[in-house]
Parts: sequence; structure tokens; C-alpha cells
Amino acid sequence: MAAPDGRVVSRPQRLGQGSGQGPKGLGACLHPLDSLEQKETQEQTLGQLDMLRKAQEFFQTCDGEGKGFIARKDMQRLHKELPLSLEELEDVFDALDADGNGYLTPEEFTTGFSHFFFSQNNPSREDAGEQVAQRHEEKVYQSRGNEDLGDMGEDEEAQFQMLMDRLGAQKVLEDESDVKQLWLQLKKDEPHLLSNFEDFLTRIFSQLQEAHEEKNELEYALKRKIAAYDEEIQHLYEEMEQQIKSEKEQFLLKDTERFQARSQELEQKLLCKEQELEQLTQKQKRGSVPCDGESTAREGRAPQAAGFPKKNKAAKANTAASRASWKKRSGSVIGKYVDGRGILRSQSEEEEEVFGIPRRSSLGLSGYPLTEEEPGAGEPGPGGPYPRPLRRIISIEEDPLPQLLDGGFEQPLSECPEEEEVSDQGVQGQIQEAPPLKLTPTSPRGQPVGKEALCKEESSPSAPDRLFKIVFVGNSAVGKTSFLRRFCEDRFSPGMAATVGIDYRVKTVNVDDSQVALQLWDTAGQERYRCITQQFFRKADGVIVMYDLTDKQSFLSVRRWLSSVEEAVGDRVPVLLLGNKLDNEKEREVPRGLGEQLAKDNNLIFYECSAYSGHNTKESLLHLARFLKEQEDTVREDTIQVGHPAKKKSCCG
Ligand SMILES: Nc1nc2c(ncn2[C@@H]2O[C@H](COP(=O)(O)OP(=O)(O)OP(=O)(O)O)[C@@H](O)[C@H]2O)c(=O)[nH]1
Ligand SMILES: [Ca+2]
Ligand SMILES: [Mg+2]
Repeated sequence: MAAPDGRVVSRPQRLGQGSGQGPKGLGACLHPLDSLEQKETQEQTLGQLDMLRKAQEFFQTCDGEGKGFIARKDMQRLHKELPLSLEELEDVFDALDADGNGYLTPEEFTTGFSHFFFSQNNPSREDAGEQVAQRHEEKVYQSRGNEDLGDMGEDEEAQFQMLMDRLGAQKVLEDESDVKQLWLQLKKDEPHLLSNFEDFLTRIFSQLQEAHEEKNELEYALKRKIAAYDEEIQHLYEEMEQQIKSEKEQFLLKDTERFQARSQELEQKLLCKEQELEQLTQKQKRGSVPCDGESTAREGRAPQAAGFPKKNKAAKANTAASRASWKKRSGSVIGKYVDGRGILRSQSEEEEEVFGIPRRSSLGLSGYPLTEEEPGAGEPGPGGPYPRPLRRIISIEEDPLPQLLDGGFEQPLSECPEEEEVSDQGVQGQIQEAPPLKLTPTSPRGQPVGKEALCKEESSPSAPDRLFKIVFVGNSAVGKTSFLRRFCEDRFSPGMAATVGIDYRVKTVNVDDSQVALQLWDTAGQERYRCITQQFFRKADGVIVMYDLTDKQSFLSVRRWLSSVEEAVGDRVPVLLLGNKLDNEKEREVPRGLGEQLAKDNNLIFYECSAYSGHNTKESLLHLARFLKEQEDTVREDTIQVGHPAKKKSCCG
């Protein structure tokens, strides 16, 4: 505040919000020694301090309430302090409001004020008001100078344009008309304000210019930021994709591992099931082998377990007779042989005596020895050489196998509806049709198991006279299941699934007017089921070994199959050797002669067949069925007339 003698007296400094860079206290005393030098500096500082103090004074005049900033209307309070009209104070306010937010902070006020009201010379010496007046003097003079220019008059437009160019208005002002109007107005009415107005315009335009530049800078920075963000997002996206991909791979890997573990587990389970089955059959064997060798004749009680019916009274009598005669019968389930002298001996003893060969010999699986001197023994029929008959008691006993199946394996019991007529054109020689046994079923289950499954009118009038168990073995995919399907259902379905464990079918065929039920055990060729398959040999009356004549390996495995049959049942059962897939001649790998030779060496019935075309499927099985039936007839005759010499017969017609 200017004191009456013009000395500048500072108002007590009011600290608080918006405290700007207030002048430091002047109370600090200076050291006498360097007072001269500092006097100089002090004078300078004092000048500046005065200036600032003035600014502060004005600020506090406006900010009477001490709110720390000045609003537009507060500026009017300077009307008394400064020779400025209200409009001019408004302009000054706008010029000082650097950030244009409608309020003046102490900084904005102090900084702008010292520019606006204190000229460049040292404000300390002159009173602010005088100073401001002087400035006005200058300004007015200056604008008057312009006025002079204006007076020259006709080129006001050019003058205004020159001013605009000087101020660089083009860059920041779209429409100069308002400014031009105001300028002309001022020029006319208040020429002394013209310089202020020009100053004001200068500041405004430079601030607009700055703002414009700042805006451009901000825009540029924004663009760069957006580009950086886009890049970042792109990068994140790729990273995420990568992550998803690796997650997927990991998941798949885990899945495969889980699957493998699961299948191993299942394999384990299967193996222990197989072991259980083995123990069961062992137990069964121990449990079922009769201690006094007591067993029932084939034409006697059929296995209850398989659900086969008990025979009627006549058959019972027959059974009793045959049972009586077999009282002495010892041993296991299947077949002992009664030799010519009626002495019950085991097949292998027979074998040793006749051939002295402890291993497989021409006595062979069919249970008939091969001797050259026999008439007609040389010509190999489709079933192989003519053997000399040995008696064979084919016994049947409570057969747990279907039970086992019921327990262990769910086997479809497929019974074939039609009766198989004996068509022996495919088989050597004629077969005498023995009169079928008169058997009337005593129970509704008059037929072999599964037969009742068919609707009544299909079931054949007579129950089977015979029941033979035939086990079917061979490498996987040689065509066992397809063969049996062809034989039972007379159809071929390609792309069969590999058999698991054991499959089981019953087919009744008519052999020489007898109803012969064939229990066909279809085994799985895959290695892992080998131990299950072995179990079923024991109970077999006959065995079929199949190979694929288009697959040499499967033929080479035949010997192995033959030896596992021998291990299980010795040479006591007839074996039919089948070379399958004859329809695939062009892919043949096993010449027919090799099959014939092998059959001859091991005294097997031999056929080449095709499950696909059906060629030799019936003939081969009927041959085996007839062979088994005749064997049984022979044994039966011998048993009834004990000691009679064996009747000559050939297995292959
Ligand atoms: N060309 C031809 N293909 C056959 C014949 N018999 C079977 N096949 C095919 O050989 C493949 C195996 O047949 P399967 O009957 O399943 O063989 P399998 O011996 O039962 O096999 P496992 O059950 O694993 O022991 C299937 O694709 C049959 O279509 C045949 O006579 N000719
Ligand atoms: Ca402001
Ligand atoms: Mg199969």
C-alpha cells in the first residue's frame, strides 16, 4: 500500500492457502563488513521485493475474505487502487488467468501482475500507481502514435491487418471480425486504451499460441500413447494365444497319459480276471473230477449247466446201462480209449505202444493211428489220411464252462434256427444215416440252450442226440469269428471286432439223421487271452485250428496251437485244420500243399475255406461233426459189446 509520503509500506504478510512466493522477511540483519557490496544486492532485491509486495497487496485487496484466490468480481476492488475501468480490470483478469479456469491463484496474479503493471524499469523507486500511470502515459502515447498512423486513416484495415500479422493472429483466430470491431471501437472511443488492448491481444494470442502448441503436443503424445497401447495389447494378445495353446497341449498330454494309465489299469484288471478264471477252472477241475471216475455217457445226461434237458426214461435206461458199463471208467473229462482188447487205456499210452513216439505222432489228434498197410489209408481225402479206428469213450460231465461264461463272460448264446442237412458232396464217401435216437424233450427246454430263445414254430421236433464241444483257435484276425458267423447265421460281416476272451455259439446240425448239437467256443486269437483259451481245450471234444492262407505267420503259429492243444488234452481229440480266406487267392502266402502236408504229419482233418464266400465252411464242420459222432458210435458199440473188435471206419469218408 503506498504511504502518503510515497514510501512503500508492506502490509503484514498473510500466509494461508495459495501462499505464493511471498517476499522473505527483511528482518535478517546483514554483517557490517560486507554491507557495501550487499547493499547493492539488497537494493536490487528490495526493488523486486517491493514489486512483489505490491502485487501481494493488490492480491490481498481483492481477496478480502482470504480464500486464497481471486474470482473475476474480486478484481473490481482494485478499481480504487488502480486507474483502470471495470472493463479494463476484467481484461486484466482474463490476461492474468493463465489456465483460464476463472480464478486467479496468487502465482498467476503475482507473475502476471508484475508483467502487466510494473514496467521493466525498477519499480522500487516509483510508486506502483505512478508507475502504472506512467505506463499508461507511454501506452497512450504509443497508441496515440498509432493514432497518428490511424489518422493517416484510410488504411485502418491495413493497420489492423498489420497488427494481426504482428500478433500472429491467423494461427489462432478463425474470425477476426469481433476483435477488429473492438479495436476500431477502442481506437475511436478510448484510443488511450488501444495499447493496453494490443498488449492484451498480444498476451492472449501468445497464450492461445502456446495452448495451441500444447494441444498439438498433447495430441501427438496421445497418438504415441495409443500406438504404444495398441502394440502392448497386440503383444498381450499374442502372449495369451501362446498361453492358451500351451495349456491345450498340456491338457491333451495329461489326457493321453490318463488314457494310457486307464487302459493299463484295465489290462491289469483283465489279467487278474484271467487268473481268477484259471483258479476257478483249476478248482472246478479238482472239484469236478469224480473220485471213482464216475462219469456219464454222452448219450446220457447232457450238461445241466448248459441248460441242456435231461433225456427221457428210455434215454435214462440207456444211460444207466452205459453208465454201469463205465463204472470203471476213470480219469478226466474227455475221452479215454478202449483198445481192441477192451482194455481202457489212455491215449498217450496207446500212442507210445503203437508208435513209441512220446510226442505227437500219426496217432494224432483225431485219435486214430495212421498205418500205411491199411487199404485206402494212403489217399489223402480233404480231411486227411484214413486212420485205423481206436475206441474213444467220449464222456461228458457237468460242464461248468457255460456257468463260467455266465459268470466271467457274457456270451451271446446264438442258436441257429435251421437244421443243417448233411450235404456231403463236399466230403469224401457216403455216410450211413443211423436212425436218430428217439428222444422227446422232458422239459420245455427240449432243445439245446438258446434254441428256446427262438419262437416256438422254429424249434426242431427232436432234441439233439449228441452234444460236442468244439474249441476254435488260431491267430488273431485269421477269421474264426467270421467263419462261425458264416456257419451259424450264413452271413459275413467285414470289419469284425476282435473277440475278447471267449465267444460261445451253439449250432445243431443233422448228421446221418441224428441231431448233433455243436457247442462252438470261439476264442480270442490275441496273445493276451492265450491263458484263457488254454482252459477251454480241456473240455473239448474236438478242436479247430485256423490259419489265414494269406498270412504266412498265422500258418507258422499252427504248430504252437497244436502243441498247446496237446498239452491240454494230449492227442485225444480230433483236430480240424482250416486254411481260411481262400477267396483271397491273389494274396495267398501259404500253398495248399503245405497245409495238406502239415495235416498229414499230424493226422488232422484239413480244408481250405472262406468265411467270406462260405466255401467249405459247412462241409468242414460237418466232416468234424460226423467224425465225432462216428467215434462215439464206435465207442458205444464197443462199450455195449465189450471186447468186440473195433469196426473199421474212416474219418474222412
Ligand atoms: N477276404 C476274407 N476276409 C476274411 C475272411 N474271414 C475273415 N475275414 C476278415 O478278417 C478279419 C478278421 O476276422 P475275424 O473273424 O474277426 O478274425 P478272428 O480270428 O475272429 O480274430 P480274433 O477274434 O482277434 O481272434 C475281418 O476283417 C474279417 O472281415 C475270409 O474268408 N476272406
Ligand atoms: Ca487461474
Ligand atoms: Mg474273433
